[in-house]
Amino acid sequence: MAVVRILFRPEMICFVWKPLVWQSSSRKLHFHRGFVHKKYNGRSASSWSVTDFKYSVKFLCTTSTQQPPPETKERLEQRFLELLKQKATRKAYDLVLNHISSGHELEEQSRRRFIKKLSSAGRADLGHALYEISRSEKDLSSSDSTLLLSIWKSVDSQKQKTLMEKILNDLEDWIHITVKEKSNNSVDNSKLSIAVQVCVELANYYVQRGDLAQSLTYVRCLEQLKEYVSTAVVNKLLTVYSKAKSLEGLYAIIEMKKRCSVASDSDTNTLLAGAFIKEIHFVTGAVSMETLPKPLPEVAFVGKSNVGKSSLLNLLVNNYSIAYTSKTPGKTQQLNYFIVNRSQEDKKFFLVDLPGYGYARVSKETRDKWVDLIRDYLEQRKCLQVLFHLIDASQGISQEDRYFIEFLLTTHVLERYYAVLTKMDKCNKPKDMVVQSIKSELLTLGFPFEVMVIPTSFKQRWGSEDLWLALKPLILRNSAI
Ligand SMILES: Nc1nc2c(ncn2[C@@H]2O[C@H](COP(=O)(O)OP(=O)(O)OP(=O)(O)O)[C@@H](O)[C@H]2O)c(=O)[nH]1
Ligand SMILES: [Mg+2]
Repeated sequence: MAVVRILFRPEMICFVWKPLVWQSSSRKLHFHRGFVHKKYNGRSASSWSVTDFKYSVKFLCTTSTQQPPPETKERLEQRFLELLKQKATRKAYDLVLNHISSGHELEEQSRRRFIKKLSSAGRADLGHALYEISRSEKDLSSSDSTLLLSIWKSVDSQKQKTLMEKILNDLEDWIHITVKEKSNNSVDNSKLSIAVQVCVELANYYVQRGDLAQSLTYVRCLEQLKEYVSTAVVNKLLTVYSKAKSLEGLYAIIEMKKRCSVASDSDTNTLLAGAFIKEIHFVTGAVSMETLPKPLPEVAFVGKSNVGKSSLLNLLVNNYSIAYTSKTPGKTQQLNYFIVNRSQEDKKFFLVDLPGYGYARVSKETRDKWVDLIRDYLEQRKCLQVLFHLIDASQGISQEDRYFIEFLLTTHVLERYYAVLTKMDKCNKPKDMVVQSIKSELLTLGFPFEVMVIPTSFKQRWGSEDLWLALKPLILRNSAI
């Protein structure tokens, strides 16, 4: 190995052509591409050995002891922008470096602007080199991470792998320190909201490379930063895992969202439906047990007439014309079967929209026929995996609901039972209070365990994520990630 001794005199600067490790008897220094000024290591005269000579120093020069007058901030920025406009990115970078290496201060605002502009001009390497040269020690853990994040976003992952890994290491170290500081309550808010953005980036980076486990470590970090996780962050992550076709990742986000108590919006609903459902089609309207289709894993929506069964099915699949809804009770008159993902053998399943029990604008004879059919269906349909029993939140558990629950308690479908509250938008009590009171009422009605109660609003388009959680075993049954 070639070893070259270089004497670092006070007035000397050099230009490092490629990243470089310089080693003295006591210290190892990593130099990044660019100018190395005598101030770089805070020592004015030292002797260093170049241990890895293949990444060499391109030239050494001696600065004039007579410093040129500093550029004004405006003039420097103007010249920088002109060079960028002429696509002379390298020259623009050298201009700033010359300014720094002549010992002149670079204003923080200009520094940030230069770094961002270089990165967005396709030279994330130059942006990063400038970042490295111009940062101070304390910036390692300060909001400079925003800058690092913006450089990271401009890196060409194909062509600049080494740079990507370098920034990745810095961001990972930074996030672990920040999360630790958070648990010790010694960190400011702005830093935590940047930490959330960094976690999203890192989760995205790893899942795209097929490393789900590593990706999910950053989702878990988010749980530590829960006050800063917004609906937009959750939606971004849903998009990330949906693109990566990672069903487990999607469930990890839904669970994280729940633990962080983040609200949903209509985008959350759309993203979930898009991620879990590739296609949906109407199959048949069955009027008797004999006319039911060949078994597949099945999810049924049951409840009294007009409670919102067909609407909830539409909300779940984010398709507002697939199941017919009406203001008039008694709209759904058959067991309407919809097949989801029919061309994917291991992912297909049925959604079944049942006729309502209780009051409906049809004859008593027809109503009795429906009740018999619903009873037979629940008692006999072995492939039924999830039963959503809908209860109108604005009315609470009605007499018809009680009769239905009495019947249910005699069947074997209890362990597949979920109570779903519809029309929560019409309810003026707090969500948690309504959920809790329905849970207690179901226990008094004879349920042998605490039932999961899912609040929803079709009108406001929210609540589907808890339905998807209930469907998790069905969705993940054979899922290849
Ligand atoms: N405000 C409000 N209205 C809802 C909600 N869900 C459903 N509705 C309305 O309630 C009415 C009945 O909805 P459907 O989905 O047809 O009810 P269903 O249970 O399928 O009714 P049947 O098929 O007749 O048994 C429609 O006018 C819906 O727009 C909700 O969450 N909030
Ligand atoms: Mg209906």
